[in-house]
Amino acid sequence: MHMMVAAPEQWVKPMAVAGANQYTFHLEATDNPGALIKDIRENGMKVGLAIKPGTTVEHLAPWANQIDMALVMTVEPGFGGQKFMEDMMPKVNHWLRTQFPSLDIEVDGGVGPDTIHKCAEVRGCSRAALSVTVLRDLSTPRK
Ligand SMILES: O=C(CO)[C@@H](O)[C@H](O)COP(=O)(O)O
Repeated sequence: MHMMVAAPEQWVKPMAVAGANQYTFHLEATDNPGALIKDIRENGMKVGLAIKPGTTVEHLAPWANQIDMALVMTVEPGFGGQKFMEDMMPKVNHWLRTQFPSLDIEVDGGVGPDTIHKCAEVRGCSRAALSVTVLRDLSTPRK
């Protein structure tokens, strides 16, 4: 589950009870990432940590050895259909991939037929795959 929410602490237990096996929260949404990571683990879920485009990857680094997945936002959180921010890719291949080669990395936002190759190209030489999430609001018809 990618929880793009304020106060992510309050949804850990409900998501675990609902059957989620991974809980991804936004670094910017909590004052205590360490406590939240611990709580997610204690509730039996893997941990994903997301950062917004304006958040440098150095802010994520202190937590990288405690999480299962890093999610680099390639649009501003808020709505679908935004332009893929290619300038976020160095966070993936020049930084996270080299510093934490076994970390699962996802990107979110603006990924589609015209941009997915840009994600694939930054796989680098590590043993971990770059995961690409293409999230769609199914209630909103798209052209
Ligand atoms: O929620 C967000 C951004 O706020 C993303 O998860 C979008 O939903 C991605 O949508 P597309 O860019 O793929 O249309």
